[in-house]
Amino acid sequence: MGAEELKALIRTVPDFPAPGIQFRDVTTLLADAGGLAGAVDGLVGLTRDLPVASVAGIEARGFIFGAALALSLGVGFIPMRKAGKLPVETLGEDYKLEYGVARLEVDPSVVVKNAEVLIVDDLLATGGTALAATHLLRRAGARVADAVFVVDLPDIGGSKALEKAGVATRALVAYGGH
Ligand SMILES: O=P(O)(O)OC[C@H]1O[C@H](OP(=O)(O)OP(=O)(O)O)[C@H](O)[C@@H]1O
Ligand SMILES: Nc1ncnc2[nH]cnc12
Repeated sequence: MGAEELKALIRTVPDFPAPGIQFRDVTTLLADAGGLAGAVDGLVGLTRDLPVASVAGIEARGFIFGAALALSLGVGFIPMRKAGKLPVETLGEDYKLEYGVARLEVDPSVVVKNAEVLIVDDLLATGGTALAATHLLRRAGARVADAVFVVDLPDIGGSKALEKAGVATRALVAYGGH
């Protein structure tokens, strides 16, 4: 499925969750059988030649695409959770995103040392979320060199910030502007 077809299935909601934010909402893409399959196939196409030992998906929307991608690539899935959800000792990092602050946590015992972990999320804006995931996975001993997204908002700068941190990004669709 091409970028324009995917974009036609992604809803844009102005001023959510804060004034000035153009919220790119994948709810409508997920609810469409062809759109869901097309997005997952697209993510597989972007990543099938990468060395991937595990996929790490970011709560909550990254869980949907990340778990589907992990199944297609034949690897396990590491949940990067929002604060306070994991019942064990975690590694955690606070971060800023386009419209707020949050905290991600990971169970380091499920991260294989020196193995390549691919980060997956629905959307890349400032990169704050994906950078926090990168730091946590590296602190747990993984190698992180690649991240993949359904949507990139390149003018907000996340892809550049990740590149500086040694993480190459790929995405199925991009929206210009803020
Ligand atoms: O590049 P950034 O500026 O960090 O923004 C991207 C993040 O923002 C959204 O998540 P959100 O925290 O809204 O959580 P959700 O998936 O639970 O809705 C999105 O799913 C990414 O995880
Ligand atoms: N503009 C946006 N739309 C949807 N999710 C986002 N996460 C961060 N910025 C976003």
